[in-house]
Formats: sequence, C-alpha cells, structure tokens
Amino acid sequence: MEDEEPPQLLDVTSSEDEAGPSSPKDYDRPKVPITLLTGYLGAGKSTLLNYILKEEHGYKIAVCMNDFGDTTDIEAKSLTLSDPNSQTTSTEFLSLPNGCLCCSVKDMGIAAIEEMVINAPGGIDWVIVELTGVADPGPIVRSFWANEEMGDLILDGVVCVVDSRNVLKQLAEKREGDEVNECQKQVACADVMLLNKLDLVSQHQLEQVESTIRTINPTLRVHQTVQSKMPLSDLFNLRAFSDPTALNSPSQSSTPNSHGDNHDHDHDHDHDHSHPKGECEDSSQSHDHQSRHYDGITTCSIPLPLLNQKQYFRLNEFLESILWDQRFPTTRKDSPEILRTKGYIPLEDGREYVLQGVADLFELKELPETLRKQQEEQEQKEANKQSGKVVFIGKGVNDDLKNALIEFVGI
Ligand SMILES: Nc1nc2c(ncn2[C@@H]2O[C@H](COP(=O)(O)OP(=O)(O)OP(=O)(O)O)[C@@H](O)[C@H]2O)c(=O)[nH]1
Repeated sequence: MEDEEPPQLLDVTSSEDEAGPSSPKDYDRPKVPITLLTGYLGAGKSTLLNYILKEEHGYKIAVCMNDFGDTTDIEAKSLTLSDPNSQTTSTEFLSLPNGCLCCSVKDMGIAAIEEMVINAPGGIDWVIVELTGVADPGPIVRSFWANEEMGDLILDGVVCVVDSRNVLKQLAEKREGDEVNECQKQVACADVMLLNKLDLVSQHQLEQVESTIRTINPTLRVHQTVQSKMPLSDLFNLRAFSDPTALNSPSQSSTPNSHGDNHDHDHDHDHDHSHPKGECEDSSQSHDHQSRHYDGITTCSIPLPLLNQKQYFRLNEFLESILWDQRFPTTRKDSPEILRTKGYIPLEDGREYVLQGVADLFELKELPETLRKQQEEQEQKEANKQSGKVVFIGKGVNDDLKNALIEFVGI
C-alpha cells in the first residue's frame, strides 16, 4: 500500500488536522473562498452538492449550479426562488434551511459570481461552482486563480468526482487527433478526488481505478465514497492555491466508513501497481490488464536537492521557458503541454519555496518564517530539506523534461 501513496511534497501534519474541522473564520481574510467542482457526466457532482446543501456544516455556502433544473432531490426546492426576508425579488437565489444559497449560473462569468457574493442576502462564507460534466477545467481554474489579485474570491481548490464503475472507460475515450479527453484533464487538474459509486465496483476494480487515478495525478487526496458522501471538513480549507502549508497535508485515501483505516486497503495488493518514485510515469503503460490506454497525460516527479541561489533562479527561468514559452530553454524545441505543476523547493540558505501552477501560470511562494519555525519542530524537518521536488502533470511529459530541468538547473 505504501508504494501507492502519492508523493508528499512536504511530510508534515497540518495543525488543522489535529484541531478538527476548521471554521470559515480560519481564513481570516475578506476574500470568499471558492471551490470548483468538476467531474464527468453522471459522476455524482449534483449528488455531492445536494448532500452539502442538506448538511449542517456551519458555512453559509452559495452553490452555483450550471443547470439548476437538472438538480433533483434538493429538499428545499419547493421554496420560492427568492429570499422572503429580503427586499430583493431576485430569482437568482434559492435560500435553504441550513443557510445555504443556490443559484443558477448558466453562462455566468467570474464577475457575475463576485457580484452575487457581494449582494447575497446575509453574506456568504463559501462559494462552490459546479462545472459542466464535459468541461475542461484547466482554463476555468486558471481564470479564477488569475483573478484572485483583484477579485473578491480566493480559489480554495478543485474537487473532482468520478464514477468508479465507468471512469477507466471514460479516461480511455478517444478524441480527435491526439487531443487529451476531458476526463483526463479533470483528473489532472484536481486537488481532491472522490472515487464515487463504491457500491457498484469490486475491491479489485476499485484498486485499479485508484491506482490509475494516482498515476495520472500523484498529488491528489483521494476519498472513496457512496452517494458522494465524505467528511465535509476535508472538502473545505484545502488552500491548494493560496497557502503553502496546504501541501503539507498528508495525502489520504479515506473510505466511507473509516478515514483511511479500512483493513481491506491496508494489506498488500495481489499485484504490484507501484512505480519507482522520482521518475516520469506514463499512465498508458500502467494497468493495462484490460488493454486500456490513457493516451496523453503523463506525470513526472523530479527530486531536488537543496538549491543554491543561482540554481533557484535557473529553476525559475526553466519554468518560465516551459510554461510561458512552451519551449525547452536550451534547445528551444516545443515542450510538453503542462496542465498542473506543483513543487517544494528548499534552498541551502534555509529558505523554502512552494510551487503551484495551472496551465501557463505559476507561482513560487516563500514559506513564511513562522511556518518554517513550526516545521522545525517536526521530526521530519531534516529529511524534508533533503527532499525537494517538482511535479509536472501534462500531455507528453516524459524523461526529456526531467533531464532538461536537471541539466539547466545544474543539479
Ligand atoms: N449506485 C450509485 N449511484 C449514485 C451514486 N452517486 C450518485 N449516483 C447516481 O448517479 C446518477 C448521476 O448522479 P449526479 O449527481 O446527477 O451526477 P452529475 O455528476 O451531477 O451528472 P451531470 O450533471 O450529468 O454531469 C444519479 O442517478 C445519482 O443518484 C453512488 O454512490 N452509487
């Protein structure tokens, strides 16, 4: 099982985990966090939203559905489409008994969602936007992230739901030319994954699915779910794009009944899906027991030693060349199409940086000293400092990328 744990960029436990579910106030800033919900047609996105809308979680959530008419079983659906206590007669909101708000956002842009947040009766703690089942989330995630500086929203993370029974088939669906299909892109872009419809698959199928998903995106936190039910505290405050310590949280594989301690998953598997760490992995090479090929998306995890200042600048230059120009810096040849980039980069002088990227955007954030001090108390501190890494997820990512980085940075 250990072999199948996704690589952890930092091996420390977040204080939030110890403190239990966090409150909206944890954010301690005026921007309203937003969660993007993605997943292929019929995976269970609306089921998750319905669950969130009915639960008592203490958040005042605005759920933006791409097609309000499609969502059934919302307990309060029979309520009038306006807040009875409000002066407004807007038909955009549906107020639910637990304080949540629903709205239909067909073709609604970021600006309109921000306006909704500002004008929502009674204020909003959180926004969840459900993307359509066939959406490529990349450009949408990129837009929300890019908008953060000026806007009222802060991207908390990307949650993806998959139908465990059908996802391998969906991942393998061919698209015109060598276009990567949407399902692969959704998996590649996500921070948290719900392997849903657990009731419809055998243990063996589930292992195949989880292993394949992790091969495409080794940085995911995975939850195995029935009816998209999972601990909501694991859905909020991901801070995947805003807080370097988010990368510290251990990757999980939790089951509906037990937070990851299902004995079925603790024993050794009868077949080995593990891959050597620190190498580029091609998902088309794995799990081919059933001749399934997931052309396109590959992932590459490149271990880094402690970098000196010059090497750090070179790494920055390398990322600019690969992500902005889409060219290898030395040869100027086309580079692979990168969908997500993540990394932890410790320097010789003690500074530590966390790398986040979506498509061509990337950000290197220095870990604040206070957080570094906290980390010093962690037993793993020294080990962590030796184990920086950069993870690329994209189309055609392979050893060329790894070798080019190593050569260019000089490590
Ligand atoms: N057996 C089973 N069915 C489920 C589960 N979760 C959801 N479903 C059913 O799967 C169907 C699709 O679920 P939705 O939540 O509508 O899926 P969606 O991702 O919103 O679908 P689109 O709106 O088409 O993108 C519904 O009939 C759900 O009741 C589950 O865990 N097990």
